[in-house]
Amino acid sequence: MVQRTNLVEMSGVGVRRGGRWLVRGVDFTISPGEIVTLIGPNGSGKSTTAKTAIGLMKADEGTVSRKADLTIGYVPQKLAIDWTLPLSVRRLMTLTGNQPRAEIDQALEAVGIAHLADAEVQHLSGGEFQRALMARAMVRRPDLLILDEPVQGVDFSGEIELYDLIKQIRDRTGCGILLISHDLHVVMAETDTVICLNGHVCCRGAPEIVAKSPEYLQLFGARAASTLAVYSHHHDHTHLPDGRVKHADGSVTDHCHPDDGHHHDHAGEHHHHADAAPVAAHKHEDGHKGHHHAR
Ligand SMILES: Nc1ncnc2c1ncn2[C@@H]1O[C@H](COP(=O)(O)OP(=O)(O)OP(=O)(O)O)[C@@H](O)[C@H]1O
Repeated sequence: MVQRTNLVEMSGVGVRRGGRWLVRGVDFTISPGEIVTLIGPNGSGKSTTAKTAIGLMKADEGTVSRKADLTIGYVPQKLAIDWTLPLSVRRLMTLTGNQPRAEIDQALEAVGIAHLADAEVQHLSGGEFQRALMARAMVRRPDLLILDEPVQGVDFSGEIELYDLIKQIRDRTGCGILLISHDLHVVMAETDTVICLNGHVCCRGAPEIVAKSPEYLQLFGARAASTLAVYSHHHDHTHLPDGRVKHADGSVTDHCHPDDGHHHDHAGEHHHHADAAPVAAHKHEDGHKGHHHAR
């Protein structure tokens, strides 16, 4: 196999703030086209690790190297926006740089919300808002896309749609993706490498390896054994954000076909790929997580 240049390499990285180590001994790499998911309890250093990887935070020990001219698209967990002022999606896209209109339209199209270009950000659903943030990151044509808790404020079916979109972005652009998961127990199936943090790297590997690792089980207790699920699904049609349905042959209709196979718009169900390692069934306890735009 051809060795590809890593986008980011972290070796023995430690970050110390306010007299304590937030993370220590973090080693990992992200290569083009790779999907890396960081999981770990609250405060375990996921955001710190991601920010250090892209240079938003400085490491106090160890080394971080990035490919020369690395372009990064960052979808933060929170966005400092004055929610009392009206702000259109198109305007949101230009807050951090003046992109040509055609590029903005193209990016919105790519994430399935072209029809919302002039909508007010305040009125978007959680899933639409995440898509707008993704489009905003994608206009930079990043080599590396960082998504900090991309499915927060999104209900279950929206989560699957977003994971699908993330996979499409990876497949289409070949960018590397660093995903921070809010959910300890679920990672998207296309994840190549899961890194489980708890102030240090507790365990790592392909999702099905991590699910079985003694360190993961120890960190998350016996319950974890039955709950690390890998999102995956066979589907022959996709529900577009505007309510229409796109079929495997590329056609778009207003509704599902009666003989359509698998839907993935049923809240509360996980679907497993026949050929993916079926780690365990996992039921979401909070099918709808509500809408938490950062305010
Ligand atoms: N600049 C800073 N100075 C001091 N402490 C910080 C700083 N940034 C983060 N921390 C602390 O470091 C720890 C790790 O934070 P971090 O945001 O990386 O965790 P996380 O795993 O992303 O958490 P969550 O799941 O809650 O988002 C937390 O205890 C946080 O309060």
